[in-house]
Amino acid sequence: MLFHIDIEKRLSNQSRQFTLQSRITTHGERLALFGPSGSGKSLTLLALAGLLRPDRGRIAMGERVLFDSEQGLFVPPSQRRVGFVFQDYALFPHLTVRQNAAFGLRRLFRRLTAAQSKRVDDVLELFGLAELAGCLPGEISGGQRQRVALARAVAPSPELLLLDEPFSALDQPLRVRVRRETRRLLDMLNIPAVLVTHDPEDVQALADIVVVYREGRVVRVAEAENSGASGPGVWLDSFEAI
Ligand SMILES: Nc1ncnc2c1ncn2[C@@H]1O[C@H](COP(=O)(O)OP(=O)(O)OP(=O)(O)O)[C@@H](O)[C@H]1O
Repeated sequence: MLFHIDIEKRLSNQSRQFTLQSRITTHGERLALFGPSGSGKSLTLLALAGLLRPDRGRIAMGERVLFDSEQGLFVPPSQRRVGFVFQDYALFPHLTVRQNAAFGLRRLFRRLTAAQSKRVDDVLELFGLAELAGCLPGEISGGQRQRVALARAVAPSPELLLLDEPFSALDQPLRVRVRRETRRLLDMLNIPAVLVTHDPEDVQALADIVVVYREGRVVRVAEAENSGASGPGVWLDSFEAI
């Protein structure tokens, strides 16, 4: 898919000003937005989801234009068909695994249709969560919670998956396992994804394109070389050299 992102957003709070200038034009199926804390990765993800409206620019995914300031076009978040996995998973603690997974399919005060209900069951099965369907998030492990967050994001069949630091809540051994598992699930689902991370291992394991951020700007777009022994290669060197 062709990602075309060319946006600008000025933000200010009491202490400082920040300008995001995100420019990416690339073919790819899985993009990793990589860079240090505060460099603009998450803001870019929010703009893709429609949760942050840029001051100017354009966002297009393949044929779909999601934002174009010149044409006054802004597709609202609810119509973007985007699944979002947040850093801390943001699961609803009082809802079961199944209710969490079904959340994006529900309409206010309406029951799930038979087809929606089957979709939830299929997704739970696919993610190895069927046996935990009746548990609350507080009763399952961190890795399982990550899977529930992923299941909730993909249940409504999104056209794009956004993942913000999806493993940062996990300790190191679990992170390695869950990363591998996520890779397998993404391969199976075949949905384009954009991942925010500051861990080079995430880039290598999950992305085909890496977008390197620095102080609100994109400083490099490169192939992630996730295909084996070649290592992180030129993009990591370029990042460390800056
Ligand atoms: N509403 C706001 N007003 C002012 N500045 C903001 C606002 N929201 C975010 N920022 C600033 O924008 C910068 C980029 O934030 P962003 O969340 O995109 O960083 P990031 O690269 O995702 O970092 P991290 O890896 O820590 O999540 C930060 O310096 C942040 O302080």
